[in-house]
Amino acid sequence: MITALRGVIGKAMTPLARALLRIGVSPDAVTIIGTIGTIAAALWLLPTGHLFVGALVIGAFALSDALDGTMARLSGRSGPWGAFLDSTLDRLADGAIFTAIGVYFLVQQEGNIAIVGASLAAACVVFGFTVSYARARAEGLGFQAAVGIAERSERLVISLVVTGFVGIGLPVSVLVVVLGIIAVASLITVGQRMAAVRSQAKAADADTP
Ligand SMILES: CCCCCCCC/C=C\CCCCCCCC(=O)OC[C@H](COP(=O)(O)OP(=O)(O)OC[C@H]1O[C@@H](n2ccc(N)nc2=O)[C@H](O)[C@@H]1O)OC(=O)CCCCCCC/C=C\CCCCCCCC
Ligand SMILES: O=P([O-])([O-])O[C@@H]1[C@@H](O)[C@H](O)[C@@H](O)[C@H](O)[C@@H]1O
Ligand SMILES: [Mg+2]
Ligand SMILES: [Mg+2]
Repeated sequence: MITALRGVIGKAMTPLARALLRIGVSPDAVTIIGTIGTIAAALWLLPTGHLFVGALVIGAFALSDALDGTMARLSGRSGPWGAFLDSTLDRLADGAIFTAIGVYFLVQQEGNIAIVGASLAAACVVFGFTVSYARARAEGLGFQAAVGIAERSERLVISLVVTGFVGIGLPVSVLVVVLGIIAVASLITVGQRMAAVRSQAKAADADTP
């Protein structure tokens, strides 16, 4: 759904990507700085309760994940190292964002909402990582698994937009519900990826003489 915006976002990033390449910035530098910025903003701004500013700053840094690939493609430098670096650092950024949301609940909220919010944020970390792992493992085995209702863009955009709105007055219970939905949607995505790989593996078995 949101992942389908990949082409549009890539096009929107093109002028900035060209400008950065022109002044000698490499795609890897953007990947690394974007990840450090995402992690620092998440761990500093969300636990301290700056949800609106935090969502904006994290969102801006997280969008560097679309910029690095655009730069790599424009400069003809796309390759396995870049793909590995990009996906590996994405996991650190994802972990920091949902951990920071969990810490926000523990530090800034009280009672049941603190416990439930932090637990659901932890579930988003674990199930989101499993979504990404399923794709990486599938691709390592020669299958495709880039499917599902809760790919990374969906998980990040929905959680950051709702976090930002809570920062300007939306009840925090809405964020709890949305974290629950992201956790369940991530689990469903794991199932969708397992089904995709199963059918490819069966088809490959059937083709083997
Ligand atoms: C002050 C400014 C504020 C800005 C706020 C932002 C507002 C944003 C508004 C709208 C949101 C837009 C939605 C974004 C949708 C993203 C869809 C998309 O493009 O997804 C794909 C990207 C990129 O993924 P990936 O890394 O897989 O692809 P790449 O293109 O990088 O290609 C990978 C290949 O490239 C090669 N390579 C890569 C790196 C490298 N070093 N070398 C290489 O060779 C290699 O071959 C690789 O295989 O995904 C994303 O961008 C991740 C999602 C980002 C989520 C952004 C979240 C922003 C949304 C909201 C912010 C919160 C707002 C708060 C609102 C408050 C309300 C009151
Ligand atoms: O697998 P997922 O978490 O939905 O989404 C992601 C992929 O769409 C992306 O190409 C890659 O750079 C990420 O690291 C991550 O794997
Ligand atoms: Mg990227
Ligand atoms: Mg990425």
